[in-house]
Amino acid sequence: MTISIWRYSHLALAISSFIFIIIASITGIILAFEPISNQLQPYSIGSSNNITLAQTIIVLQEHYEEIISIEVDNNDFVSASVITNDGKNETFYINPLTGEKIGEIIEKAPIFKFATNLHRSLFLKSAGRFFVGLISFILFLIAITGILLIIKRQQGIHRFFSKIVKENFEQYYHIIVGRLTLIPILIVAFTGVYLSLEKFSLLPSHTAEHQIDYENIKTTPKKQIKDFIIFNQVTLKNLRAVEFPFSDDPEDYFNVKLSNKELIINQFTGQILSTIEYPFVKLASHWSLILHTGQGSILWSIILGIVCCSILFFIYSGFLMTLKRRKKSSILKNVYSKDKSEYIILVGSETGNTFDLAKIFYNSLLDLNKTVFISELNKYSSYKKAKHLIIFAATYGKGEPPSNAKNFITLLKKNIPTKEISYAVVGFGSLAYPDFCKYAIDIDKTLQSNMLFKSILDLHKINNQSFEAFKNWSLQWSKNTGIPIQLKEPPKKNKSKKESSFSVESRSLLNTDDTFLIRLRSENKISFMSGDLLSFYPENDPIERLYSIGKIDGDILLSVKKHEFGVCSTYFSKLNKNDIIKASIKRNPDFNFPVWATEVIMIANGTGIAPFLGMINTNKKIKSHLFWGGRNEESIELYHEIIQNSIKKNGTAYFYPAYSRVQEKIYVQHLLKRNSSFIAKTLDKKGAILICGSVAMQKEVIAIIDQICQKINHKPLSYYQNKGQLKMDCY
Ligand SMILES: Cc1cc2nc3c(=O)[nH]c(=O)nc-3n(C[C@H](O)[C@H](O)[C@H](O)COP(=O)(O)O)c2cc1C
Repeated sequence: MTISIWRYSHLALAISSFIFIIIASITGIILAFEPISNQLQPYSIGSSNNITLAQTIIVLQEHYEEIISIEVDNNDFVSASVITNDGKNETFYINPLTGEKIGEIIEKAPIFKFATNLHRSLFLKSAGRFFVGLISFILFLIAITGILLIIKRQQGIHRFFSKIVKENFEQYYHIIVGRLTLIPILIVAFTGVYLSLEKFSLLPSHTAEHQIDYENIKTTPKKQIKDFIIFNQVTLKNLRAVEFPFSDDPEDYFNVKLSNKELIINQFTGQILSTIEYPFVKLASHWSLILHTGQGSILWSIILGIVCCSILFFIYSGFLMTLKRRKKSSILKNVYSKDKSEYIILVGSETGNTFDLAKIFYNSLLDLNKTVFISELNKYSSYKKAKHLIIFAATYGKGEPPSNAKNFITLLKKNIPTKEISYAVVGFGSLAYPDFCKYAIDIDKTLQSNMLFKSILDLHKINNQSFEAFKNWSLQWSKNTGIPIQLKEPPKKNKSKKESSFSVESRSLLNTDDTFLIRLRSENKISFMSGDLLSFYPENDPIERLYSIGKIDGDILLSVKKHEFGVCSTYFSKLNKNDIIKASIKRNPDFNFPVWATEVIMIANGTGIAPFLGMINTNKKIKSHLFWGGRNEESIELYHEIIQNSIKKNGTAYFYPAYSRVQEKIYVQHLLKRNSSFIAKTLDKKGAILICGSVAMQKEVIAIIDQICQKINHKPLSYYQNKGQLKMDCY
């Protein structure tokens, strides 16, 4: 069963009912205030709910001529209907301890009357009530399909509450809020259905009637109310209502309704004449009403109000996600037909981002007057003139294909080409998942197994839709095919945050590796942590540059490598003290210091050291081991002072350098191998590993750590990654 079946069901259910769900949610928010405003009235019996029924009747009899009935409502307010000493019939709230009147019965406010009618029946009486019941059922199904989607997405029920990979605001909070409000939503939807079923008498009936032997009702020994055993046993906590006998006839009796049963009591002797225990259906009706309306509990009413607000948010974020997805996948308008094209681009994408890059590549080929056809992987068929097949494939679920690609490998095996086709596969994925670009790997293997498909470029994996990485791939493709492709930059993304001013505190000279340190101070008060990112756009350049931040004494420390044609690194390398730059901070909570860890291992190469410099400088409690790879001893000079100061100041940091351009070449992964048992032990006792630096280093390091984990701990690295013990920020 793929994720898409549940997604389509979830979406179809939401589309079919969203207008009514919006009405129910808005009226639900209004109605959540009713029990709250009621509870704020001073009529609740609160802690005096242990008073017995006998006590209350006695005090009432002292004050009034006659008592007709007593009722305890869902708000725990006690009301009595009485004949007063001047012969008037009145109903009001009483103090059950003294019998005194404490207030008039609360009239439902017009706004609550209006909202109740709309919420219950849309002002359409029975038909409306039926419809509202149906909508509750649909809401229930939406919640269930939502749960299944989260389980699928999180790769198992055991990871239901694990960290969510953030793709964008609406997706992230749709899931976060969904997980938090899941249980109350299920309760609201289920009780809504239950109340509707009850209204339409669709639940098993409970028409048990009292069987009273009227012939043998005794009138002696006559007892006072204060001596009725049952009235001394029943407390107001369990009481719902008491109806008093109309007359002195022996056939008239007390009818006592408790929370779980109904009793008929002889008015002279206090004997129980008949008992009916309520069946489950009736108890469930009572609890459905309480849980659906929040009567009697301010806390539950607040939760219900929040649930209604969250449902409105789901509708907003859900539709936003769908619209974005549709917009991205509806771009496939071809100029040439499939059989006239030499270049075939096939895309596998779930949420549509891969289409953006595929479209840029497609347009670049069109600009070169190439005949090019673009489609989805599931639409693979025969292509008469095809010379090049270019596949862009994202990975979903546990290394699975996206929904528009799941038939591709089967189709590929059926539709064997008649002549040779050159191919290149680009995998889109995220290093946050253990099976990085797994589906693209599967496609590549399948193509390799067919002699007619000729690879012109190794499989290329792209993390988090990096445009830089995509550009690199296109350059290699150009080189191998001789087609001078020029990718157009994607439109500049809206800057998510307002830029702030930062003044340059210091900038070091370039070291032998063309690397330098720059220290920036915010002109305004901004909060950030080591591991967050500084976002910077050079002038007249639409591409955002991100630098990993080390926080040192409240300043931002960046380690930058100057590239010959690097616009941004060249600009930074020329900045002087007190120069001002405009940039913004991007929070990166997935890469901040893991304060929960027992011990932390940090692994970096080159400029990837920057966030770790900040972390070892600030952390005073948790032992931290920094493994760093550079070229030679001169490479470390830039960082030497900060590292030594941190070691001296905090006593928690340890530093392990590896130099790759000295006689005995050592890479950071070799250091890790030498410390195998320490690494295995750290992971096993809930330590964390943080990696920052180049993707090439990351690949080697992960392979070594995985081997260590398998060999010593007999578990794959993904086991610890799933528990959030592995954090990476590589580029
Ligand atoms: C539920 C879910 C599961 C994912 N599973 C993987 C995975 O197993 N391996 C991987 O490399 N990327 C995985 N990703 C990341 C996506 O492949 C990545 O975000 C990709 O850029 C999305 O492209 P698209 O927007 O075109 O679908 C997953 C993303 C989501 C939301």
